[in-house]
Amino acid sequence: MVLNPVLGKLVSKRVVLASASPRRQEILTNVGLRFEVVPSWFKETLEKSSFTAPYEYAVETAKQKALEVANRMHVKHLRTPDVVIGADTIVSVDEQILEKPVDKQDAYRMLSRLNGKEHSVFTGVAIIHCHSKDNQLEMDITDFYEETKVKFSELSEELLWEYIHSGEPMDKAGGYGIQALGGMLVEYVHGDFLNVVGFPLNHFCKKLAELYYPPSKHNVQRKKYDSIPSVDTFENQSDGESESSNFTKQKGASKLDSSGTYSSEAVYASENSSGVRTGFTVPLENQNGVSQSAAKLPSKILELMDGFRASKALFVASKLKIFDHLKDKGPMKAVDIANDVGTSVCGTERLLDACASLGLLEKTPQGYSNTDSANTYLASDGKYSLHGYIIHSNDHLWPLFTNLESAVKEGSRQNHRAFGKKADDLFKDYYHSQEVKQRFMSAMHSIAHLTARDVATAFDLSQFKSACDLGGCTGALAHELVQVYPNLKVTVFDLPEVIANTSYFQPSGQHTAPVTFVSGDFFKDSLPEADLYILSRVLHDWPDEKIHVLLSKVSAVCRPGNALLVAETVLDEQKTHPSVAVLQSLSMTEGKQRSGSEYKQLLEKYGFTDVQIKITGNLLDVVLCFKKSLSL
Ligand SMILES: Cc1cn([C@H]2C[C@H](O)[C@@H](COP(=O)(O)OP(=O)(O)OP(=O)(O)O)O2)c(=O)[nH]c1=O
Repeated sequence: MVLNPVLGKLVSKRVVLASASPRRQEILTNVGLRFEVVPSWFKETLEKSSFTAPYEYAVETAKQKALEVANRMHVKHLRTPDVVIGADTIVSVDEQILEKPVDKQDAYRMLSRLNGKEHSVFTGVAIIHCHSKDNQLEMDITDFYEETKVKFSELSEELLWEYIHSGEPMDKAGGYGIQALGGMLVEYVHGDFLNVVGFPLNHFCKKLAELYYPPSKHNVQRKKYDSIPSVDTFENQSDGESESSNFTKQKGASKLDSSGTYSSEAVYASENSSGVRTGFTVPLENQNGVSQSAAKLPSKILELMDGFRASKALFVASKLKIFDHLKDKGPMKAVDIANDVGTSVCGTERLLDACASLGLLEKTPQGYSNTDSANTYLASDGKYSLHGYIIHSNDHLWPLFTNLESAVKEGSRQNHRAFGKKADDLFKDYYHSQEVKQRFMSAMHSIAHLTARDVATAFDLSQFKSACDLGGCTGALAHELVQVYPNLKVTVFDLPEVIANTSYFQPSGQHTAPVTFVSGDFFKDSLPEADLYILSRVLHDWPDEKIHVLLSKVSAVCRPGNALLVAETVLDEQKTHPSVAVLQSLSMTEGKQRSGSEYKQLLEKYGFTDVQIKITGNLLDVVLCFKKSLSL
């Protein structure tokens, strides 16, 4: 990977991120940087009017944040870090600087100013290299800023308030988070997206390149790094490493490493774009200063090897409702969470740290708190909560997947091994056990909610007056459809046992027109009349014989010119992507995932024509087709 050489320079250093921002932590963790997080105590109170340009304010604040941490660590903790990174993100509109809103009214004031306009997001970054000489802290500061232009659409008051009530604006500059719900407000972004989220990664890497790979004496033209040097560039430059591993004085950064710290160089191998293996060198030393060589980490494979631990940590934290506790009461100490949920303190602390390392929680001196994603997707009460699906994954899918080896050998689902029951008996649980039924419905509800907007808007469905969502379960998609198409009436058709339990999932706790619920079995009973039939996450579950029964019925009841909408994850033609669907196949249901051409073929077989496929980029893609008119 081309960027490794730059970040590799930090491998043997104690790097500290002087920021509590979970976004910054995530951005840097994602590129494999190892660092400690020590949030800065610097209060963001610099006098704004004393700066001639908004970015100067951001740069100075970033610098002060980093300086405060470097000093504190040196004096209080006697642990001088090698590198401290500070950052500050501000939004600037009409020459005004907007930071984080103090309350909802403030958020409203900010968002109203941004409404319908273009504004700039500036992130100032300070990189401080520290060393201790005679117990005195010496520091070399490098700073820079990045600007990204963002334009908001014209937004209604109602939408702004709905967004503010989501809670998302409160810890974000300008009162919005482009990476989550706030993304819906944005018409365009010009520049580095990550800069808006809080850290201009690309510029940061270029800065490191400037610092660690200054232009060689023989090639002064390469003074300015407009791009991050390629592997080859590094290889060339590392030739002169013995002299250039010391920092050369340049604007904002002065000579740092007078001792020539590196004791050895590990040879990394990578492939260039033509598939030829090239080497580049990254100096490394172990704790004793003894030479060591390092092989390139197969990070993807290591991640897969550990994936089960990460999944299980997420499942257990969800099961213990830790994200709910923290949403209501965070930040909380491990001991208090353990008391509340009735678990051991040491076990809980390990679980919380694991969740923090996975980016699900934030850890500060005050305790643990949810990240934005955890609040939105992991707490059980949010509109987009995945809690139900996570519990289903833990209680149902996990036991099945622990028997994957037998499943592959025998080519069949492993219910008997996982649950001591045959598939049919297990299915009866969905009818008879309230707990299992509720869990399954919650799981379906989670996914339906998350995908509903993309499914509803993949095609313009405004021509239809009525729709019937076959197997529509809790009605999550139906409710989204009537929101998007106010003239549409939607019937949710599902088994009586399902319909009897839907009230819990309704937006206002009850069924709301124009969504109606009708009970029946789509294999046996007659289907309600509609202009548009919907099969969302149904076809992949059933064997061909059942699909034949179902599609024959839909085709028979569908009038010429009326339509069928299928929502499924559509595989590529090789059937190896997206992996979420390919992995789902390993559950060994009797059904299967299909490619676009397979769906087309299947639907045409049952008299549908004009098959159009929309890959949404969400979990579900959408296939729309029309019943052939008689003359065709
Ligand atoms: C505009 C915008 C800002 N932000 C965030 C990035 C920053 O975390 C935050 C701006 O506040 P900052 O003061 O820059 O950072 P912080 O308070 O989160 O963390 P610290 O001071 O400890 O470094 O706004 C988003 O996450 N998304 C966005 O779209």
